[in-house]
Amino acid sequence: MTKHAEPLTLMLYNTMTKQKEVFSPIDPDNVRMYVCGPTVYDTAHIGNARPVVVFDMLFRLLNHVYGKSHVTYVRNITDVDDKINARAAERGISIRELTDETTAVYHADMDALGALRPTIEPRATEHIDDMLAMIGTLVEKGNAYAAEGHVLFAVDSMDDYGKLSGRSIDDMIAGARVEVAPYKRNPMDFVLWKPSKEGEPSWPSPWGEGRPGWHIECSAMSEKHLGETFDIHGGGIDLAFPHHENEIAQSRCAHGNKTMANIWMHNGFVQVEGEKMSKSLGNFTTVHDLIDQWPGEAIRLALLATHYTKPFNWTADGVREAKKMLDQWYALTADIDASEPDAAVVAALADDLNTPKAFAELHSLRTRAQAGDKKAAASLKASLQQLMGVLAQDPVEWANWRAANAGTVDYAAIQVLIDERLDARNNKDFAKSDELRDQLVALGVVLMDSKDKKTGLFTTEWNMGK
Ligand SMILES: Nc1ncnc2c1ncn2[C@@H]1O[C@H](COP(=O)(O)OP(=O)(O)OP(=O)(O)O)[C@@H](O)[C@H]1O
Ligand SMILES: [Zn+2]
Repeated sequence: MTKHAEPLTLMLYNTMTKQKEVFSPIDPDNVRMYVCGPTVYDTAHIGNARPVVVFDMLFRLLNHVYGKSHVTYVRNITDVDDKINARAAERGISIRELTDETTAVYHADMDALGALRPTIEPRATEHIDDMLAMIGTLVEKGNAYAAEGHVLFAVDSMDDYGKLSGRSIDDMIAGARVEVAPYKRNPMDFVLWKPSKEGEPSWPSPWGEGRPGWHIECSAMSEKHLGETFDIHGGGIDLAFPHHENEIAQSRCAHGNKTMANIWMHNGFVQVEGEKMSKSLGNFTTVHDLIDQWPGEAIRLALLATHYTKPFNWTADGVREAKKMLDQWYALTADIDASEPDAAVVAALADDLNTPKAFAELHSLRTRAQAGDKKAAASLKASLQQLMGVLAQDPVEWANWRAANAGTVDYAAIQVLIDERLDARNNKDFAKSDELRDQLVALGVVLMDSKDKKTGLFTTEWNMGK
């Protein structure tokens, strides 16, 4: 048991009740969170990365408060979808090849942003039986009906359908682009199961060969891995309606209970010139391209600079600013051992993940560290690790990256490497000092070493060798 000593009140904004609430887990020994994962047909854009980074921060905070072994984070992979079928056909590869390749790139990209892998990452196609069982229960209970090879959820069978988005069924019909189909009893009824077209993946079912609808995936997989009622359900705000509304309808009706998840959390959009970044609009920047140009942690910081519920515009200036901040923080903490995250930083995060406030606290720690306060520097480093993850523990790697990518000579970055090497030499860690020397030489740095006669310590002068 590595639980946090002092109790920390965690406040989270709940889309369901439209207010901030005290987070009180059903079982503090197993805090359970489900976040809707990617549909794996194409590389993730920076908008898709926002929920990953935001809920990673929450995952880290929950780990900090309840202990690592007491938090279960499930994020699914949607590997059955029309867009997947179309893309695989277009590229002339199998669906499994496409989904495996996309998942591997997704993992690498999200790792580069410092996001921890979820505890469990279920694939939809590996849970077809669970979905069929749930659909069967819904049909039995009168919440779903079969029609022309489809199984549909009957929204009229549920008293409070629409509670999450706060809309009545009539409002929804008026506002939504619903697929009108002759076999639907109510235009808002949605698909749980449907026939597959020629060449598409299909599975046998009591209602004919076919495949599941999107919403039933998350209901089945969350039940399987987290139980009928769990603590937190998250995703982008575009998922609140209809996806999450429909997840709630399916799960609650199948389980005959009042609550699927206690807290529903949604991140705002990453936008480009006021519009949602999306694959269909073509206004996107992929994480894969960005990590060629910027260190992952600068991208992560740029994403976290705005409170997660707010929309924000993605700009190169934002990442540039983030990188500058990290430069300063890393330079100050390079030689310092991390202590405990600063209480004010943790308190800001515990207040509905108030990252702008947390960053303001980091700035004030920086000011104190610059004035020579070693305790502030140690706490700054630990706070950065809490926010940024493992990447932030490696200023050498950071300095290397900066030096290699600066285009012009980045003297501050080289100085960090020089200082690391001197430390290594003076501590007789010659393997490390030789490695750093090789890196510096590769960057075109000329080193002139000498020994201070008084102190017996190595010193170095250097230039770019012209
Ligand atoms: N512009 C955006 N800003 C923030 N979150 C987003 C944005 N676009 C998608 N998301 C979120 O990304 C996650 C992964 O979704 P998914 O892989 O299904 O992408 P998508 O919705 O198909 O993307 P797109 O809208 O570009 O097609 C979801 O939680 C979704 O809400
Ligand atoms: Zn989902």
